[in-house]
Amino acid sequence: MSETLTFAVPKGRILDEALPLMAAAGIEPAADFHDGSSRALQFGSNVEGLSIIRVRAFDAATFVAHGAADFGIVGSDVVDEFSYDALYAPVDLGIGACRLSVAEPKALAEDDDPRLWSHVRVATKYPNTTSRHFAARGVQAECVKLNGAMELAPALGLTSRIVDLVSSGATLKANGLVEVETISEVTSRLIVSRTAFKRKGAILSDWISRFREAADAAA
Ligand SMILES: Nc1ncnc2c1ncn2[C@@H]1O[C@H](COP(=O)(O)OP(=O)(O)OP(=O)(O)O)[C@@H](O)[C@H]1O
Ligand SMILES: O=P(O)(O)OC[C@H]1O[C@H](OP(=O)(O)OP(=O)(O)O)[C@H](O)[C@@H]1O
Repeated sequence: MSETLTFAVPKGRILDEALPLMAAAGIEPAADFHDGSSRALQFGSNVEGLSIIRVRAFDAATFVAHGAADFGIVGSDVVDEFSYDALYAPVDLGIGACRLSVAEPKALAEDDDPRLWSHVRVATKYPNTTSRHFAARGVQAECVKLNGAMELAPALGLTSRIVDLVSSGATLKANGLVEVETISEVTSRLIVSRTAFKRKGAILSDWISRFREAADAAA
């Protein structure tokens, strides 16, 4: 009997870029995956025994880290924030490119120098990555956790600064903010559960190779 596998994909903005790459690697979701009116969360695929779950980005990492899903796709922002020993990220898929940056109101940035900070208070979805980044140069970061719309925080007096993902910069601009420091460059990664790899190493190695080839071909 062939082994069963579960593949986790984030339902957000990576998905449009992930689907062609998955197809190039050999995984195509069953038709109901694309049915916007369906409330299903788990789907079949063209690969016998392989099912696909569509969940929030951070939850995809959680399912894989616990071995509830065998492998999947998430941004390196999510991998870094979790820093889970239980998953590894063997392939840079080259999709979902953006950066994690510190931003603040334009007026504040005119007279500000991040190199002089000893303490910083930010609103962010990424408290662990933010604290690690600032601690590396002796700056204490006080993080207020938000799950979205970080750009609102300075205007409403929640925090003076934010740490968030930026790609075009349009969201920052629309909210009167400017980037003052880049924390990391982000792309999406293939992630694999270490516990699943112990049990299903041969088949997962094969999928890792296929995704590596698909990413190289798309680069
Ligand atoms: N502006 C962007 N440009 C490119 N990639 C992005 C951008 N914003 C986010 N990403 C990538 O897409 C991933 C998912 O982001 P998305 O905004 O779709 O999910 P989300 O809405 O944050 O998730 P959730 O449903 O948990 O709130 C991020 O982890 C990141 O790797
Ligand atoms: O530089 P830009 O091209 O404007 O992209 C940046 C925006 O994209 C992401 O949010 P998203 O749209 O995914 O919504 P979210 O706030 O719900 O995460 C991110 O959190 C920024 O708000």
